[in-house]
Amino acid sequence: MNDARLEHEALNEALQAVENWVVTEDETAIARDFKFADFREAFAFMSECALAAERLDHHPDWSNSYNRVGVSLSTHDAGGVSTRDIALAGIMDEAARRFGL
Ligand SMILES: C[C@H](O)[C@H](O)[C@H]1CNC2=NC(N)=NC(=O)C2=N1
Repeated sequence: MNDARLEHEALNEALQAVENWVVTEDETAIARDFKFADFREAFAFMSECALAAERLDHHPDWSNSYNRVGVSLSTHDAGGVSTRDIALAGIMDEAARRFGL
């Protein structure tokens, strides 16, 4: 998989595949806030995504408060967003859909 930073145009094109994610002002990360029914579901989602992240060797910056999970994805080595972030975002979206989001 290509680790290069996606620049403005390529980034916007790639984001069409993960339309619930927003780009930060400086275009160095993509973010999404997930809201689940309760803490149990939020944490189950995080457990599932943590295993997927390990498999990809690509890890989210995230936080959890009760039923909310805030996620920021970026490729540190590339100094921005790469296709690895888009791929992980897609996997997280798919996991969230299984929780009815
Ligand atoms: C050595 C290892 O592959 C790197 O440190 C990986 C690990 N996980 C990572 N995760 C994320 N989100 N960005 C990275 O640049 C990154 N680098």
